[in-house]
Amino acid sequence: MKHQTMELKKDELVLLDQRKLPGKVEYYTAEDFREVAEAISKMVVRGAPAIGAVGAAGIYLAALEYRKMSAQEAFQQVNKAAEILKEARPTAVNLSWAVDRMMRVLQKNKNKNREALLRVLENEARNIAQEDVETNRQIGLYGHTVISDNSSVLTHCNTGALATVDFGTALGVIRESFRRNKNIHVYATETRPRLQGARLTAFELVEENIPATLIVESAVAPKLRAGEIDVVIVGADRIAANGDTANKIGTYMISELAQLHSVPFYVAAPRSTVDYSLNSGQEIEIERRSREEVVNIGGSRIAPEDITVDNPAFDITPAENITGIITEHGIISPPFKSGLDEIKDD
Ligand SMILES: CSC[C@@H](O)[C@@H](O)C(=O)COP(=O)(O)O
Repeated sequence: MKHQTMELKKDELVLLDQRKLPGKVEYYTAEDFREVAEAISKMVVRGAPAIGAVGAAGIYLAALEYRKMSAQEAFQQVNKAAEILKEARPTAVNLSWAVDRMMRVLQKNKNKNREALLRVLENEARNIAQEDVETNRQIGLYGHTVISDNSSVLTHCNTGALATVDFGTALGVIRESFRRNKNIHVYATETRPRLQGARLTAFELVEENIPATLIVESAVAPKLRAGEIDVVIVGADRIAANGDTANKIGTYMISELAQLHSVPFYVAAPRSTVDYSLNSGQEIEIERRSREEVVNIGGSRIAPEDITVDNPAFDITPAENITGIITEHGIISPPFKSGLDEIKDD
């Protein structure tokens, strides 16, 4: 990507403001963890792996802010910051995974002098970001094998460089296939209500000259019926131990349609998206976002003031609708419980 999702500077975090894309390339500077939490909840930055890496940087900024306090006081304050960051968006498990990883490092190094501890935390935040890029490249290396030459692939929401630190998960698989000179055509759904497909995936595809067509979600069914889509690849915000997958609202509908038309349906996600503590997707908390996202498009009101709105940001695709889960450790086939257990990091 020409534009970097995030850059951790010495005492601030610079984020590409994804709310403004594709019209404007502007940056948002978070000077403390509160501004990081706000950037996550307002979706300046979004996408499960990206908000994980950003949340980790938020812990470093909190430790920096409280460095003059006594060790015990500082630890309590950073702990509170961790809770605030984790609550910024509840469904994507990568956020709490990364924040908890930072807190474990903090706990383990709490006896170091303050400057040394800050360096350790800064390094850990940078490692989480760097690992994300390497993980995505690995997902691409395994994943491109599910996209044949001369084929068309459907993807939903944005799972690209913008949803991660770089490269992307599902869109990374597509990117890798294109870079291998496969003749592919991408169908990207617009992704109501936040239009991540129209604004962000289309932006990334155009930037890389990957042949693509933007469609509304309702066009998926006739395209599948007409045999115009060979494979579906989406990302994930949280995968339960049995393979049930939370992803952007609309994913479940697409998975049902793919099954109906015998089109393979893949999920591409890093291991950090697997929540081994949950037995099934029923236990995944679905974030509900504001009514404003639904009644307005591009700042213009399109629905009456008084209409009741329900705006779930994600839905659950049951494991039985999923052909395979593409991870940095390989492609897992059903039954997912045992396959996911095999890649568990103890
Ligand atoms: C690699 S990103 C995977 C998911 O986070 C992605 O598919 C998605 O649902 C993003 O939702 P968003 O609400 O834009 O954060």
